[in-house]
Amino acid sequence: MLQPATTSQDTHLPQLTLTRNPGMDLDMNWVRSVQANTSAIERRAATLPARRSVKKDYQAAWLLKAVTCIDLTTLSGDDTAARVRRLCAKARQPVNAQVLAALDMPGITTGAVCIYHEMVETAVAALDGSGIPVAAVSTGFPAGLSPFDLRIEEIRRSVAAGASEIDIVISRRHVLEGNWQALYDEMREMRAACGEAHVKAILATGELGTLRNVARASLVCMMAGADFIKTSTGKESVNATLPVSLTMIRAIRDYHTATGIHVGYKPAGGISKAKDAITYLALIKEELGARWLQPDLFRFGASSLLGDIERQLEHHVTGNYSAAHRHPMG
Ligand SMILES: O=C[C@H](O)COP(=O)(O)O
Repeated sequence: MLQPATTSQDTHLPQLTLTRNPGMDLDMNWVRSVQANTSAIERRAATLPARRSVKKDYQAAWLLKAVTCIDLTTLSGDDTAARVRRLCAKARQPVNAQVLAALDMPGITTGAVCIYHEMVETAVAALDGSGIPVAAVSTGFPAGLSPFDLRIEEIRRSVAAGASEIDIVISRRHVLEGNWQALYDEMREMRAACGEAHVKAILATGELGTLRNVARASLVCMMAGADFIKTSTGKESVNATLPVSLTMIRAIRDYHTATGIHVGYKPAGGISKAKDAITYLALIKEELGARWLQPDLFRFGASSLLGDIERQLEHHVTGNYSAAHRHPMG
């Protein structure tokens, strides 16, 4: 049985200072030695949703934890300033105030909002004073095939406009061609262009062919200074999956074991159900430990997950809730 992912105290934590990955030289021997046992990973991933059982009393705590880890996202061609302002209002108050009051968890927010570069100024203004970071996708998202100098310039403009987190997309071709040096150099330059901003490397795993490529790309991006590794843009035909997540999480664990550096993880794309969110949180807790269940080291990239979590929390409060269960970890 899973224990709660959170306590009332840590849900109320102020914005954590994001850790910075200084990176290291490209270690080709290490990269080449990385393997991924696809069938073992798939077998393990297949057991995850089925055997998760979260005691009802703890569900609200897990779901509130998930809310604090969402990069609330809109990345659509028809985004408008009005839509982004509504998104930011939702990030400030992600769950109905009465529900939060009933759970004694007022004041929680999402981890960040995630938007296109064009919308950064609007989001920064709408979130003023909230402490909620603005994350921009800024390198010719989602394909990442615009000229390299323009991708670097886009990062610089997003940072200048107030984005404190930059989600970059890697060049998939470097992975598919096994050109790890080119991937490392690209990531390194993007990292430098981010300055003080936190950088998440989107691998677009659905386009990388094999889990071994996913593992190697994860490692190279971390060596080059990625603060987070992120599965997908949400625009590939296959986005976040549990086998890919296991592969990336284990790469994070190996990197931490070897260097002592904490790199964050962001599954993104197609995560829209509360029960899936709990599966991901449980996976992180099992494979990386509770330290990675804070928003400085874990985010969901999701545009519609919050709606389902809200529905489940309302149901919890109106349907099953009893005073005896108000503080599952209190
Ligand atoms: O980075 C976030 C993803 O684009 C969101 O994908 P989604 O709309 O499938 O939740």
